[in-house]
Amino acid sequence: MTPAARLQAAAEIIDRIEGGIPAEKALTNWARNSRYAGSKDRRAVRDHVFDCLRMWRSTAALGGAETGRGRVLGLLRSADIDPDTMFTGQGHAPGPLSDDEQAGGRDADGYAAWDLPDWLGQRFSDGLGEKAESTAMSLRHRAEVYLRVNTLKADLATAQAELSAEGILTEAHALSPTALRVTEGARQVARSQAYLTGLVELQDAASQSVVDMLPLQAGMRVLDYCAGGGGKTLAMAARMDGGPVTAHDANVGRMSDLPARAERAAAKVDIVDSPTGQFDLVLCDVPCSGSGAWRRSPEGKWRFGPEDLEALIGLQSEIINNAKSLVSPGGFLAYATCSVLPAENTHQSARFLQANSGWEQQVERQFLPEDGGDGFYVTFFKRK
Ligand SMILES: C[S@@+](CC[C@H](N)C(=O)[O-])C[C@H]1O[C@@H](n2cnc3c(N)ncnc32)[C@H](O)[C@@H]1O
Repeated sequence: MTPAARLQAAAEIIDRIEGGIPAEKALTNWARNSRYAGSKDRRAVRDHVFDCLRMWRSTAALGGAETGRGRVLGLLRSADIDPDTMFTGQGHAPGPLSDDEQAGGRDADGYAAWDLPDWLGQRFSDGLGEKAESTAMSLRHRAEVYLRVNTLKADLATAQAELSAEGILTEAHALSPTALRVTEGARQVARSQAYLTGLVELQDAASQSVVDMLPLQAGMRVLDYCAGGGGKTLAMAARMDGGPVTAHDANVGRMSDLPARAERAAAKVDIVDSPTGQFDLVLCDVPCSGSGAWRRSPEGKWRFGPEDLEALIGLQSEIINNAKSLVSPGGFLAYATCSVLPAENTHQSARFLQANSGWEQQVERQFLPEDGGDGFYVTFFKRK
């Protein structure tokens, strides 16, 4: 496919997403019906679609229309690429620009320039103050790829050397002593020996830093109450000489890959349906808006509504209240989100402390995307 044909494909897929089809499904359907598209074409089309999702409002403003065609036109203009070089109408390229399209298009203003829906722009402004604009603006760009060096199997230098021998270049990152930022060869990671033999895991740098901040030691009884795919379970086990860490999730299916991942990482993980007894540390990495990770999942910005936020806030409170009874006296209850919204973060902590006098807050940190990793929040409380 030519670069222009890829843009036309992206425009058609965006129209389907606009019509309500989830982005991943729209991309899969297109790939299935476009056997002529090779892997490079599929990647390029996907990148165009995700770039437009990250900059949904500003590309529409620059392109002069809330359509796939308008948004890819806006995308070109935002990158200072002359649209006439792509909108040629030749082969499978988009048709030439009309006079209106040539003359149309403007810079976005207000929260459209932040590429947020108005209600979220207001939440960012109210909750993040002077950091609101820079946080919103950093969510308009692609995320970096980070690896966590599995210290059960390798140190940083060894992992870097093994990766480099496979064409994957990395550099250490300030957010965590185990974090490597991939500077070249990111697409090869999942097929590399370093990954397949458990030397490294794919994990955001701020997510690693969240685990670094927890008061973990080998021999502690630790429960990951919302383990999901187990990214933090494995990172916690690595900090505890291999574990064991107990893993639980209300949706057991989310943990289906965890036994194989744990084996690869040389970590001990006990998966339980319903945790009982007492633990020295319980981590609640709760379901959230995902607003800190909207660079990776930009569709969330546009599909997420105020009623979803209210429902999540209720669920987060319920989870932390259920989990607290599993913490032994003197133990720790940790709470984390990948959100930048105070309603899911500091407000939840304050509410917990107000309702539970037997707990003392020890640490609290909000990571923002401009720190390099995803936006994350972490706090923990010690049971008096
Ligand atoms: C943010 S994800 C966890 C990500 C995971 N900790 C990681 O680092 O890969 C939140 C998880 O909470 C789970 N969850 C939702 N409701 C829950 C509940 N009431 N109790 C426990 N887990 C729940 C979801 O199934 C989801 O897997």
